[in-house]
Amino acid sequence: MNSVTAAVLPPADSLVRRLTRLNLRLLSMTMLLTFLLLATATWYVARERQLHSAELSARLLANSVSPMLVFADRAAAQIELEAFSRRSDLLLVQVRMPDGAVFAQWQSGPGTSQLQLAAPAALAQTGVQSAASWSALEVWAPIRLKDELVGVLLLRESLASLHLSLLLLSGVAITLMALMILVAWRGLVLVQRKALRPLVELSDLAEQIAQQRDYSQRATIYRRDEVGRLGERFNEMLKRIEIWQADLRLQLAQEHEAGQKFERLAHKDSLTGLPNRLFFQGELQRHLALCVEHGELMALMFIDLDNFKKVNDQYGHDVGDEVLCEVARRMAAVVRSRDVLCRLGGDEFALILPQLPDETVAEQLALRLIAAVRATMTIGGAVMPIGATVGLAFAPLDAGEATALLNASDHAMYAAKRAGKNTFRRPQDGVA
Ligand SMILES: Nc1nc2c(ncn2[C@@H]2O[C@H](COP(=O)(O)OP(=O)(O)OP(=O)(O)O)[C@@H](O)[C@H]2O)c(=O)[nH]1
Repeated sequence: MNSVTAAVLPPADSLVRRLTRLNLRLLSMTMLLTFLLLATATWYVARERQLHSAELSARLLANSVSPMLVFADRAAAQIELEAFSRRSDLLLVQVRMPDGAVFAQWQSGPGTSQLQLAAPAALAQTGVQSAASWSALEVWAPIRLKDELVGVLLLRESLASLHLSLLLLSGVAITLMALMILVAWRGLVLVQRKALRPLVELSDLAEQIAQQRDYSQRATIYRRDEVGRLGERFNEMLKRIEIWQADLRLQLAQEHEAGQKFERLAHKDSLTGLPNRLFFQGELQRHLALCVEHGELMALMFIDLDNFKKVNDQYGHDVGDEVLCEVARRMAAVVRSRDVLCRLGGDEFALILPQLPDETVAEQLALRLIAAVRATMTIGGAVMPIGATVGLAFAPLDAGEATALLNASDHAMYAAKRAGKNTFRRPQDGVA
């Protein structure tokens, strides 16, 4: 049993990469949202603090300039405003008389604010009033002397410094976020590769098995979690497939063996054990083809037993069978190892003699065969009156084709019968 434990390199579109991408996207969005919320809150709080500070300054300045307003000392008021203008982000500071006329003012540049320039109507009753926009804030403070309204102070401040600080802070935060995402990316790849390793291995193993068709492999189980259980089920499935495969192989082998056995039986004569007529026909075709191909001489003997019917009639069928077996043994002992001896049926036999150096070899073999069959055969105490008559035909001399060669040897055998049995004849002998 093999198991896959080797480190697996993730493919281009791997689960690890996809999960890392998704996690990073989620992390980036969360960080960005958090940053935006924090930046908005910080901006709002900082603006409120600046507004509060501006209100406080406006009150103090209103107190300082009230005597100057009462005594119409514009120069002193101007100096006071100049001194106050050192406050950063100040855009405009104005001292107005109750009728709205400007008594003294300091302005950092041309007025750009869209904020109101007319004093709020109920300023005398409400005290300090303020307003803020995206870029600036404005504070109105009543100037009193012993509870009598003698003027109004307007103070306008820019939010540029606040925005600049916020911009710097954002820059630092975004840089830090980018660094954190980079670190998180490396970390996520490592963690997810480790966490998904069993799943990735399982996928690789399935791929390997699909390619190699080797069901003996098994997945390594690391933990008993969902993936571990998946691996266990996968292993069980592999085990079952392996068993089915082994059963199938066994069945195929048995069927193959049975087929071969059947084929052997189909080609064998059950009584004598010699090849039968079916086998003979195939072999004759094959040897004739070889004979033509190599330009060799071959012969076919058609052998018919003499007086076999008499044996059957006189001693019974079983004795006849014994005679057939003994004849088969005797003839098999005489023929050459490359010759093919077959029983065609009844008391008929055929002998294929391939690769003959000359015709004499076959003729001598026919005589030896006849002599072997004719030799005294005693069965059950009785001498069998058995003999053999042979028809001998040559290829390509007498015929070059199977049926013609068989007919030629058959006719020659009948010629030998007519000539008195226990002998052989060739086709031309029959014609004569
Ligand atoms: N015992 C036995 N007899 C068989 C078998 N097959 C056929 N026979 C018999 O074999 C005999 C063959 O007859 P023939 O060849 O005409 O008789 P024969 O006496 O040999 O005649 P000749 O060839 O002229 O000598 C028949 O009696 C068949 O019944 C078999 O398998 N076993």
